[in-house]
Amino acid sequence: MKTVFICDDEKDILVFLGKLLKVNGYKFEAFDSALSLLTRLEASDRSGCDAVLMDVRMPDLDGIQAMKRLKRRCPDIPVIVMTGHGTIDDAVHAIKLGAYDYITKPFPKEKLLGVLERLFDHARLARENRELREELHLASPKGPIVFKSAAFRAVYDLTLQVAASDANILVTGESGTGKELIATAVHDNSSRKGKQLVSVNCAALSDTLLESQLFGHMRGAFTGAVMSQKGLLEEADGGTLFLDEIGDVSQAIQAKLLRVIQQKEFIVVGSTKPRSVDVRFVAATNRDLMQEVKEGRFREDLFYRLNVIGIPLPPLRERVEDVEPLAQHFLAIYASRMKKMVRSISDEAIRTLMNYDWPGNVRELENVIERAVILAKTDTLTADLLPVGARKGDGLKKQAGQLVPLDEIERRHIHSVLLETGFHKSRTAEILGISRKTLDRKIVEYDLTDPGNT
Ligand SMILES: Nc1ncnc2c1ncn2[C@@H]1O[C@H](COP(=O)(O)OP(=O)(O)OP(=O)(O)O)[C@@H](O)[C@H]1O
Repeated sequence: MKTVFICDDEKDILVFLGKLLKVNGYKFEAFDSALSLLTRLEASDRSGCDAVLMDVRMPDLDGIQAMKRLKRRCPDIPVIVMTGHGTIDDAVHAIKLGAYDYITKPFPKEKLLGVLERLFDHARLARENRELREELHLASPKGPIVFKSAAFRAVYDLTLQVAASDANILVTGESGTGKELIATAVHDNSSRKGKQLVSVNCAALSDTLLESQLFGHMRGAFTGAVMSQKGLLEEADGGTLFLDEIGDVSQAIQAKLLRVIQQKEFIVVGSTKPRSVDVRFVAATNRDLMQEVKEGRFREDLFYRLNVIGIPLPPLRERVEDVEPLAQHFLAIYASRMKKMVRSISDEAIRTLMNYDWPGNVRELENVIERAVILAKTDTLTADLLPVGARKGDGLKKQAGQLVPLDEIERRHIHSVLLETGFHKSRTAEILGISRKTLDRKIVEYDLTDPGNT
């Protein structure tokens, strides 16, 4: 049975919601202030709470501030905020800070029950998918590749052409441009498609963990290795191994990868006997790998072995024609996933989307559309549903017209999203459509400090 924590300073509402939840098979705990809710949640992880239903306007600490604290402490607990009539800004702000949805008071009870049902369905599906993916080490299932621009048409044609060969491929491009999608297309259109496409994000793992994930380890190879484990290379035997963020791999692992590519064999950690393997490598990076080679951080021999064919992906701002079809594509996906009847995007919203620079590329566009679908109350996505980031597009373009350097635009944008999220880094990275590691690098590079920590 799911437990919902309700937080509202009006006692009548707490009583009403409590009864409604109980009758409909939920457990609940009631809190008449945000502080008492936070104290309860901060006392122990999650505290048995599956979702929070929170009022925005409360005297001691308002729901938005409370959300910020709650998301820092328990980012996984979904929050539905209850706003008063005509306070759409509160709702948008809350969604941007990570609220799952909002509901405007007064609301019919079916409405609230519907939102809760969707939330728990959504959470269950997401968890099941994640567990399944983790278990199988498989790349995420990818949908169709959507584009209209000539620039991306050239990329797509090249992808199909090289997929048929068995050459190793290096996909380059900014974060969120679709490198993983292209890697999947290479595998799906190759003679290896009957075997597995195994994906590994090299930046997400420490050196030792990456090594044991890639090559596997024998029982007793290191402290904690209680059982032998097959590596991803063996999982991908006969298929394709996608090495995402290859630019982040250490020199030691670079040497080991080179050996696999050259000799088609590798040594399991803790073993001495080489094993042979037949794998096609597709690597991806958002770094300038040639530059990394020049500066001595990436082995030149490995670079040429991986980059037999290079597929460079253009950033979204250089293929504006793709924005509308991509937005329509994500609208269809999220409307169906959330069971909402949102079918179209207004002309003004399309103009706003096309005017924006998309530093987080297609992933950022996807996030923006997902949020707009959550917020939509009619069958059309309108410009006011687009988060501030997207509306800032006009401003950013004008500044660019006045010859503001691109990195300054990026710095300002990252800073504004950091401020919006209260310097919540995971959330910021998600909104910007970049990895947490990339965000950390940019924070140092642009010297963006958290005013709350100074
Ligand atoms: N042309 C496209 N058509 C449809 N969906 C796309 C397209 N390009 C990107 N996407 C979607 O955008 C999201 C980001 O794409 P992807 O993960 O492939 O980017 P990436 O370049 O590998 O990012 P990163 O460098 O951060 O790992 C994914 O959900 C992907 O399915």
